[in-house]
Amino acid sequence: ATQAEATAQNLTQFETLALSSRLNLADGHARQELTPPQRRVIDDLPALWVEAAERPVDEIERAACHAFLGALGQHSHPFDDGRVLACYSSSLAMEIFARALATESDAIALIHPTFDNIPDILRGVGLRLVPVEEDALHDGPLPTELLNRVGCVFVTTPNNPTGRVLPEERLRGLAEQCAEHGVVLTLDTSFRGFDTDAHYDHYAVLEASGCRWVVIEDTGKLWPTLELKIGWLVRSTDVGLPLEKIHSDILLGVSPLVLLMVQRFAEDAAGGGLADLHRHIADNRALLRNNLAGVPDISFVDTFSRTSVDRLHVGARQGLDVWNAVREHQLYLLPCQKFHWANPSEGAHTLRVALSRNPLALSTGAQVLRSVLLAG
Ligand SMILES: N=C(N)NC[C@@H](O)CC(=O)C(=O)O
Repeated sequence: ATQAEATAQNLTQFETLALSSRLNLADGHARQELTPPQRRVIDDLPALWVEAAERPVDEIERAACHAFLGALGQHSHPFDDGRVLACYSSSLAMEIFARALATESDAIALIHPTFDNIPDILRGVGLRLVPVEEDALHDGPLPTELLNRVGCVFVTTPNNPTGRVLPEERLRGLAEQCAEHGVVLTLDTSFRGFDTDAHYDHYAVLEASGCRWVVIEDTGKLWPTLELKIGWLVRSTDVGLPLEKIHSDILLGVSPLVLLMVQRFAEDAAGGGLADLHRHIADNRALLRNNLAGVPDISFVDTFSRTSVDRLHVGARQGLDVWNAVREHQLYLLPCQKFHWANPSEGAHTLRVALSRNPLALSTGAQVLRSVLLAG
């Protein structure tokens, strides 16, 4: 192992290595060009600053939340019940949730594989993790004995890196099981903006089930806003966790300027911008796959994924060998071992490629990848 891969302790540290490279296809953050309507929002920032300073912050926060969730098909939300907390990022929302859960439970069932900052945050507050294979989650009810030994079931949907979406019927079944066992059901929906299969009313399903629930929404994956983003921490009436107290331990509030920017991006998304983004991601997915056509002993694992990442299986090759070889050309991908947080070797032959990029950067990267893969 080279020095870098030996020292990278998690996926985000692999992504940090890529941050200053011209061919960064590692992180799932949005790095494509602003569209013309988005550029107009950025041009309006000085005026948004004045508006943010003058208007009541609760009004700004509600409008941003309503616009963002509405753009994703989440037309009902409990903002007016005071059950939506705004955070600087979805990972902060997750940290607050984890600390709150740890006050009443010592074990959590977590989808496997998934992005490793989730298990790392949960372990960080002392929770014991029980992996639930993504297939098992989609196939049918969870084993009763599992639900009897955890305080929460945590599902990333659409999942990262697989792109798999928990369909409405499965969410309903899972929520009803959690209600039956008094188990909290928590969703990380950071990638839901990319897949219209995830644009059904999750909160209505959760509310109807009667389960205790928490949802972590993220504005940060969709648009190139230079890490200006909001993580929304949403909860059921009876979740019974000290979310507000811990949220207030950490922050008073988020920037109304960022909220206004999110609202404007969300309104553009609802007005056609999201459909344009979906086309951009689909075009980039096709660009990547076409650039690698004919390369022996590779495959794209998640045939139906619509999220802003694509997973490449490199056959008998070691993923880390490919990662090192392309890095010689300043190209960065994400080796998948650490998504498989309970069994890293499952990810030894896969790499994740980011698609929220300019087409030119993606095709340049894909051609470098092609030459490395063909070199054997
Ligand atoms: N708090 C962390 N570690 N943030 C990185 C995360 O946003 C990257 C990500 O989710 C992805 O690349 O898929």
